[in-house]
Amino acid sequence: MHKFPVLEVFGPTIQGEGMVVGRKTMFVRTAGCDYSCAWCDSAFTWDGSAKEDIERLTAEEIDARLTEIGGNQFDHVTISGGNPALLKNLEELIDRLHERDIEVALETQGSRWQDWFPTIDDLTISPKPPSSKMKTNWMVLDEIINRMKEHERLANTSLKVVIFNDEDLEYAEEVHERYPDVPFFLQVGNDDLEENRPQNLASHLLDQYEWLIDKVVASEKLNRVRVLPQVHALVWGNKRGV
Ligand SMILES: C[S@@+](CC[C@H](N)C(=O)[O-])C[C@H]1O[C@@H](n2cnc3c(N)ncnc32)[C@H](O)[C@@H]1O
Ligand SMILES: Nc1nc2[nH]cc(C(=O)O)c2c(=O)[nH]1
Ligand code: SF4
Ligand SMILES: [Mg+2]
Repeated sequence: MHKFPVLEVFGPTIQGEGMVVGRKTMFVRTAGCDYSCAWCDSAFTWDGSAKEDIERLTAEEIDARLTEIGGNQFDHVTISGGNPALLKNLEELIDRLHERDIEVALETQGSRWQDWFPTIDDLTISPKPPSSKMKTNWMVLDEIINRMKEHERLANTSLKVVIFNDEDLEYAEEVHERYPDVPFFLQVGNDDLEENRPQNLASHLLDQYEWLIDKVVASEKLNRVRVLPQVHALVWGNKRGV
């Protein structure tokens, strides 16, 4: 049995973002990322600040932890990070959850392919716009989308681009034009990761949401799309483990 670097197991809560927003789910957050986005809201997974909290757990141990925390109150698990697509043997966890009739979602940025991607029930690929300071490897992203299409898994796949400014919006248009068959989501960027009063953050993020809606409404290239805030940020602010 392989061991996986795990930073958090929490829930049940709701999926606050994207293609299955509102879905009751548990979260498993893995450590380590091949990116270092300027505005990462989970930088503790890769910046060394939480390295003492990383546990190395087998699929069996993660499954046991999920049941310990979530009891019988869940049938859906979201794996996020960091970048869980760095983990080659993650099918050990995915298969085990599927055997228990638990659906599995996964969040990744589209920088790495893994052969277990087609087994994921809700695969969110979130390529990074210019404000992140990261550069998209279009060859890798093309390959991921093509392979999901070959496996007839596009209905289980979505693209989600976080938007902070007009340049990011142009990037989103480019992504949507390149992969028109893939369900497409635009997400409000949270640019205030220090705010610890949920009410203040919610009010700011709703203003940002209105700005983003106005921009998307005015665009001729963004028609078959959905625009969403991070619902968990509206409800709980920058709190961890929700
Ligand atoms: C923390 S990442 C982990 C998964 C993977 N590394 C990725 O980026 O897709 C989960 C999601 O949160 C989004 N995200 C990160 N920081 C954010 C922020 N400040 N505001 C809005 N969304 C953010 C990412 O774009 C991604 O869609
Ligand atoms: N409720 C909730 N929804 C989420 N959707 C994506 C998350 C993530 O950090 O990957 C996340 C998270 O951390 N909490
Ligand atoms: S890819 Fe995801 S986890 Fe990695 S730095 Fe960017 S937002 Fe954070
Ligand atoms: Mg998050």
